[in-house]
Amino acid sequence: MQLQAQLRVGAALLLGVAAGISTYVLLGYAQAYRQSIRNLRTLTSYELVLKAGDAVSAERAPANILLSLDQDAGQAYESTRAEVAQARHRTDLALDQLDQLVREQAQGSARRTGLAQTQAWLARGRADIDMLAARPPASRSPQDLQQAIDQMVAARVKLDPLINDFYSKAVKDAPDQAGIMQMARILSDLHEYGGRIGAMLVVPLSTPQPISPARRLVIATLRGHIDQLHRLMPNASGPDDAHGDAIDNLRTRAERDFFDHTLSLIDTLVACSGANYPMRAAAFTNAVTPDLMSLESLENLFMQRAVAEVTQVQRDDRRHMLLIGAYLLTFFFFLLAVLRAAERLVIRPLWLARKEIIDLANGDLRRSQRAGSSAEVRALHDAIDTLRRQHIHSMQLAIERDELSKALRRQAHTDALTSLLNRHALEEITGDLSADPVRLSKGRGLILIDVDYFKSINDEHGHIVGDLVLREVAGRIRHLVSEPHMAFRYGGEEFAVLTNGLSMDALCQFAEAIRHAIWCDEVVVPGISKFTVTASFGVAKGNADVLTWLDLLNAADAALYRAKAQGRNQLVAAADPARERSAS
Ligand SMILES: Nc1nc2c(ncn2[C@@H]2O[C@H](COP(=O)(O)OP(=O)(O)OP(=O)(O)O)[C@@H](O)[C@H]2O)c(=O)[nH]1
Repeated sequence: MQLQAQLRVGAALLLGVAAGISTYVLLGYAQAYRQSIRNLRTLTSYELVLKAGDAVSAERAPANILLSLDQDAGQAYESTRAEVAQARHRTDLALDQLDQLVREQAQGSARRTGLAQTQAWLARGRADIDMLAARPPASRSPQDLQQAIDQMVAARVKLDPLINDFYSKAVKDAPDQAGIMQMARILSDLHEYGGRIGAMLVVPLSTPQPISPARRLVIATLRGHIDQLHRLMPNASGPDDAHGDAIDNLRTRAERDFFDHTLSLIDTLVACSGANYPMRAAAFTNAVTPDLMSLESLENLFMQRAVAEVTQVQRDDRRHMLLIGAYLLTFFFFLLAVLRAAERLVIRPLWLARKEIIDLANGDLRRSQRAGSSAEVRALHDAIDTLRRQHIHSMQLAIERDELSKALRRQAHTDALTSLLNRHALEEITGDLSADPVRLSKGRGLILIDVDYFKSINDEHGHIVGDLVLREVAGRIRHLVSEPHMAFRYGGEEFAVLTNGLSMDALCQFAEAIRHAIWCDEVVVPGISKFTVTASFGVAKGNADVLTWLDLLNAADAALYRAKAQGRNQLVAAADPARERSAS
């Protein structure tokens, strides 16, 4: 597998592993995030039901005051009516929100029944309160007053199952916030139980009249619940944060207001049950309402803390998810960058180096495009340069060897005296005449030339002059012989011209021209003399009788012999007596 593919597979594997681990962690956070969303929804629902309960409880306070006021009270009556209207509006708003929430829930039908009962009791209680408030105080019977108040209490009691239900679900869904929610629940119950005791006292204080034994029992039971809840309240407020400080402050106030002030007041009033109550209903309600509101504020603060905690968890989970996503994305781009760098710094330089080596092997000695600057790649390029230098050196050696070989070959085929091709060169063409005869093409012709009376020249002028004459004769032959014909020094004072493609007539004319060139101009020997040189010619050509080189040579040689015999300085054509003629 190619390095590039290996790198890509490796990167894909790494990315896969990273993606797998990230997905695993991400799924954990996603689950926690979804859970925190559910928790938040649960807490919000629980907060809503507690608010609805508190609103129903709180609505009783202005209503109780209203029942103890005369329409003639003027401003006090009107402002209390306005407070009642405001409290009812708050209750209706809270119950509507709760109703909407319950409708959206799967197990909504049972809860809606409870809610509908609350609303029904509330409607009856409000109607009775409005009816009684419209009468003069003297015509309001204690029974009617108590009934109106009891209906308002009943409306709140009908919410208890719903509150329990939401509380159980909230504790189950968000166990981390169970402590806070329990605290909120305790405070809500304290608020309600305190309010219910107040509801028991309103009529006796308004009338005034003693508290009935049955009501005393109810008050004692509620008082017992309150003490029990007080004991259940944890001492610590939780984490030391802004909420914690506010909770501590508010709790100190609630302890003072509710447990010291309200409960002491209730105990005093219950203890002096009869005509000598130190205060009437309105004063009592006005005295305890702020204390009950402290409990509600504390409860709200606890719920805010629970919501803040879950919101923080949700925010943390989301941040973690984003971080993991960002890490994964960064890792992806990091791998991409590594791959690109590997491609740029290693793979591309390798491919280019490979191409350069192949070009070099194919004889292209140019230095081609290169890439990469790492020490390893530079070392590779140095190695290629070394190879190139070596290659160039080898090629130069080969050229020199070839030239030397050609020179040797040329030397071996050249006659040193005349510079014409020698007999050895001729035999390269004709083959070994002593071996099997080599067939001849009909186009081939041979002119054998023998200088006449050359021995006399040597004898008369010396060998040096003889050599000069041989060079002069060779020069004149060379001057006339050109491609495709070839001139040779056949040996001693003998020359040969090998022709190709000439008819016998043309061959004879060609030989005649050479003979004329040798004979017509005197050979000048500087400083010595000048004299005429002649030569005899034997001419032969391939034909039906002359089939081999040996045949051709023999025929030309025979013709030459005849030319000598017939008086020299003449040309004789072989195997065609009609053509044999003497030079003029
Ligand atoms: N100067 C010189 N003489 C050479 C060379 N090669 C051969 N000879 C001489 O050429 C002469 C040839 O003489 P012959 O064979 O008798 O022929 P010729 O004298 O030319 O007489 P014909 O051929 O019958 O006309 C000899 O004396 C050789 O020594 C050479 O390279 N240089």
